Amino acid sequence: MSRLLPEINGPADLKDLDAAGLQQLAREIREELINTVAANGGHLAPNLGVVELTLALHRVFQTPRDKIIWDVGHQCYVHKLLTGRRPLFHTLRQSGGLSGFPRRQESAHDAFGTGHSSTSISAALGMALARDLKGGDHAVVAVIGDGAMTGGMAFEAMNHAGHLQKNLIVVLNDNEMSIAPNVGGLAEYLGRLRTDPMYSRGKEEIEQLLRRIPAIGPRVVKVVERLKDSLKYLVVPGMFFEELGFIYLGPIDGHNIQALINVFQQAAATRGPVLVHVRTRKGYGYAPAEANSGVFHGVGPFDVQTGRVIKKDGPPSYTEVFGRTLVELGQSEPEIVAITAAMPAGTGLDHFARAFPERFFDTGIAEQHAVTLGAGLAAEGLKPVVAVYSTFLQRAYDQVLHDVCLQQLPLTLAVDRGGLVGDDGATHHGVFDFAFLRSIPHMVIMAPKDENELRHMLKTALEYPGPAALRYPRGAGTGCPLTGKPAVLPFGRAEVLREGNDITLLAAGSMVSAAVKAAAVLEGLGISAAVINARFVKPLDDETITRYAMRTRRLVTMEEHVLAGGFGSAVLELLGDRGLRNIRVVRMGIPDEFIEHGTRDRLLARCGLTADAAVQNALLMLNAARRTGKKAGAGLPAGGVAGDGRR
Ligand SMILES: Cc1ncc(C[n+]2csc(CCOP(=O)(O)OP(=O)(O)O)c2C)c(N)n1
Ligand SMILES: CC(=O)[C@@H](O)[C@H](O)COP(=O)(O)O
Ligand SMILES: [Mg+2]
Repeated sequence: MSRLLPEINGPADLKDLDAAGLQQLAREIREELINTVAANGGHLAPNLGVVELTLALHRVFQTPRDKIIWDVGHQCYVHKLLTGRRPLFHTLRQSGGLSGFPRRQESAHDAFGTGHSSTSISAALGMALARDLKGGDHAVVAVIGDGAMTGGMAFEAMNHAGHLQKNLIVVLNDNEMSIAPNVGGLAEYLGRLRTDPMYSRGKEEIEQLLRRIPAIGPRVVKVVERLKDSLKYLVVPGMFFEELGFIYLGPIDGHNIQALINVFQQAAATRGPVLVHVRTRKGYGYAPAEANSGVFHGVGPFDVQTGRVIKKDGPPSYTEVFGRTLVELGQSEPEIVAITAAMPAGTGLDHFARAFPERFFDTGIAEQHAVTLGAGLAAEGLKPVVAVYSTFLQRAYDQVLHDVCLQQLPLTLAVDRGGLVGDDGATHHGVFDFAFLRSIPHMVIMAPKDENELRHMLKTALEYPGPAALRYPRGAGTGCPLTGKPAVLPFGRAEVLREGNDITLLAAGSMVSAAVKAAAVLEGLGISAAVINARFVKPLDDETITRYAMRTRRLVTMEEHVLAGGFGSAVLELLGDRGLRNIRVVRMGIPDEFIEHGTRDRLLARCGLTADAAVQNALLMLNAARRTGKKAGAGLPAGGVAGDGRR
């Protein structure tokens, strides 16, 4: 049988496929997903679960005229395959290739860019309002997972949409999983809708059931008819959604294409907001992903035959060291409690959850709630650690400011994935946290040079009687030995790693190792470079920084963070405040633009965040000094070398 997928150049090509054709296409799509993600890594299990759902959506709705908005967007691969991007699918998440998320710049079929959770219903409602204001009549469909539905924004949008009664379709893709098993009252309610006949049977069906009960049945029906409203509370499936103002359709088998087509046609013909409840299996159609949908949620390259993930040997990640250290500290400190917003494994808190289940809290995808929950725990004398990816902490800015810092509560923020994360790209890089945290009074910010220092910073944060953040990167640590018991570091003090007289390389966190390498290269060129590990981004070590600034007169600041408002900016402010405006400073950091996806090393190189770039910047500064007759290091090579560092 000839292959169908290569013939699908856009959703219109689905129209002529019969049931068997659609089934065949679903099989081919699964093959393509598995082979591509096995090579490139990516979000496999979520996509395998929505193959039939996506086919049915594109069969019923006509994108780009109709709008489909994917929540989080990690499950948009099938949509990409059906909307003209199959020829480029092998470039998925590769530098310069297709993004792993919907992007308006990538295709007219991507109605809204996503990456962070729980935005789809708000965006869809906005589009529905715009449609009505402009006199349009197209459909607007938000596709949201049961995990994303736990996010506050989703509830806010449902509340508003139910009130406005605009034509809007929300497809709830319920696979009983967030990345980990989904948590909370809503998850339990959806579970009841799936399994409890009183919830999942229609009103008429229940009436028929009651009538069949001899003698009392018909009487009960009569009573029930009189108590119509109460009946509604007893038997209307999806009552929660109905009460919010939505018409509830479901639950539907999300792997039955025809059932899905039927329900989407029904939804399209219904006026007002509709919620279609679809049951799917995460990882459907690939046994290893079905068996372990957590691992295959977002997975690196793997072997298709065995499903074995291809792991590079290497040192433990920062995340792993953080998770294990928290358990170590938790043994002797019963006040320590840990909070995650739906990322127990991603943040390394799964270790703590296993060791101290009663002191571990998963809030669902609710970063705002997670931080304020921690504030409440801190207010009552406990030591909460909120472990969160830097990019998702952006969600909880006011909670950090208003609920934690304003009250000077002792809460530790373990800010994971600080810096460039790699393949997930612009939506996920954690490069704004120094800037948004350091402007908040009372906030302490630390960034470890390696995973060993991370352990001591965790202890330091937990002993500090106020809010403290430690920020560390994604991926493997440096492989350094983990020395001694976690101990409190001298507060607000930097670490001088290398003495020098010609120039000072002043680095934060992940950039310290590049600074050390650069200094060694400079030494070979006869240049004496001091290297300082800042340790604290706030408060800065005023004394050490000003001393080295005055000694060498030239500073290079290095950070894996945007230049605007970051560590280098803080150093400039400090020098200005101390009247040291004549110190020459080059700031190395991320330029004022969103950085695309690609490997972390490649992106770092593209942003000029390498030892080589630091060497080049140092040489440029020193050569410029020589040209202008100012004192410079002895024996400098003639001429400058162009660098990427931004001034
Ligand atoms: C604000 C925010 N917090 C956390 C995440 C990380 N995250 C991505 S997908 C996901 C689980 C989503 O579950 P669900 O919506 O049910 O989709 P599924 O993968 O099960 O299809 C989480 C927690 C995120 N993308 N955005
Ligand atoms: C879609 C999403 O937000 C997460 O799945 C994210 O991709 C996880 O990133 P890590 O791989 O860094 O845990
Ligand atoms: Mg889910």
